[in-house]
Amino acid sequence: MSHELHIPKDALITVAGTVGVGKSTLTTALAARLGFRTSMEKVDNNPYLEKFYQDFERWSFHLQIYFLAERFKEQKAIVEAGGGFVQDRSIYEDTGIFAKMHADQGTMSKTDYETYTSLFEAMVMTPYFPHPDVLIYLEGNLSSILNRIRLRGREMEIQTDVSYWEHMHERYAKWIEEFDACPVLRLNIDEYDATDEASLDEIIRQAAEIIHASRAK
Ligand SMILES: Nc1ncnc2c1ncn2[C@@H]1O[C@H](COP(=O)(O)OP(=O)(O)O)[C@@H](O)[C@H]1O
Ligand SMILES: Nc1ncnc2c1ncn2[C@H]1C[C@H](O)[C@@H](COP(=O)(O)O)O1
Repeated sequence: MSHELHIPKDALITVAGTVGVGKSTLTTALAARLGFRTSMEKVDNNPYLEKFYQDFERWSFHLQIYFLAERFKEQKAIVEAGGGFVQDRSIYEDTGIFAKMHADQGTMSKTDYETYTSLFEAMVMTPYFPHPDVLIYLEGNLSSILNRIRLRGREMEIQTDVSYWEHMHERYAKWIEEFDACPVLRLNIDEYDATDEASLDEIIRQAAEIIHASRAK
């Protein structure tokens, strides 16, 4: 399949979904298949992430500011390169899932949450934040996702109470129902294989259809 013909060269595809669902894996595979660049969420050099998992209340604001700065730099690089990227996680999830979840459960103070959201809004209202052409939303049952978190083996995530992942999984399901910032392609993790070219081509075909329909408007 000559997929290059179907997805515009300047497109931005974002892969979204809860922790461990398979975003990084699919991002890497799709980008390789399309000849696109990747914008990966970096975990290893994050100076707050481990501390955050040990003490949400103490570190949630610092971590959100750190992620916002990182995503803004990535976004700037994507725009300056003229697109052609698959992005691992959207900025919409930082505010719509993580920051909100910690504010609602009291592990981010109301003042910190307001400061964060006002900075977020000021930053996204710049030319560096065009919406993605399509957001690929990955979903699956919680037990498969928990297995993947265990298999991946990040100690800080494995040590975290399962209720955290349950709660996040529920929030994601509600969030995607209301999400309307850009077109969405929903994929169930049991229905594709990121190591199989035909499976990737089918995802690319569906994404291309969505992008063309939305650009034709
Ligand atoms: N389609 C898949 N089938 C089986 N395991 C997968 C699949 N996609 C990802 N994984 C595994 O699940 C774990 C989490 O995947 P990852 O892509 O890192 O998730 P995320 O980026 O959403 O946190 C990794 O160990 C990865 O190898
Ligand atoms: N905005 C965020 N707030 C809190 N934690 C976050 C945020 N974005 C990512 N994370 C965490 C969740 C995982 O432990 C790692 C990487 O996420 P993954 O879904 O595995 O790519 O960072």
